[in-house]
Amino acid sequence: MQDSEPVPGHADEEMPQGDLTVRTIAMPADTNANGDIFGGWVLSQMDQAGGIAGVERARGRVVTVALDGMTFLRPVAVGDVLCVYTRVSHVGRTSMKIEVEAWARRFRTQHREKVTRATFTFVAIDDEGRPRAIPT
Ligand SMILES: CC(=O)SCCNC(=O)CCNC(=O)[C@H](O)C(C)(C)COP(=O)(O)OP(=O)(O)OC[C@H]1O[C@@H](n2cnc3c(N)ncnc32)[C@H](O)[C@@H]1OP(=O)(O)O
Repeated sequence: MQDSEPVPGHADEEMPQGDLTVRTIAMPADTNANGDIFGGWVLSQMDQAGGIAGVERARGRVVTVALDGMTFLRPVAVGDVLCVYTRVSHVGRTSMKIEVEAWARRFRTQHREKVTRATFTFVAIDDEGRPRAIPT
């Protein structure tokens, strides 16, 4: 364990919030000119994870309508395992807010760090793409 990693169970340890919804590995094809992973790739994984959580909650099709508070906290490197956690924080009539956190488990150290977070808004839609009420 590195010095910077919080002690498990200690009060100052930050833990992922929500359910682990997507887990994938960052590959060389996803890098930018700096050799880090593209922010767009991370965003795509987060959108997919939010979509999975949204479909489960809405029991059917959903679309992304908005994305707020996207913050890239740390870079992701090739070989890191990206773990995306989701939590439904609000359900409206046809829309819902889902808090999405992306954590990287570092390739060499297995150290886990939060790398990105955002609040996604998804709308439940019917077969014609029109908003539909989310079941209670
Ligand atoms: C362009 C892309 O490819 S983006 C990626 C994929 N996403 C898409 O394709 C979605 C494209 N957008 C759409 O199809 C439409 O805007 C829809 C279906 C999401 C919404 O249609 P609208 O006619 O705007 O629906 P409406 O005004 O009734 O709003 C529906 C719900 O969304 C919410 N909403 C609409 N726009 C926003 C927004 N910008 N931010 C947050 N919530 C919003 C409304 O508050 C409402 O929520 P509620 O029913 O819980 O109160």
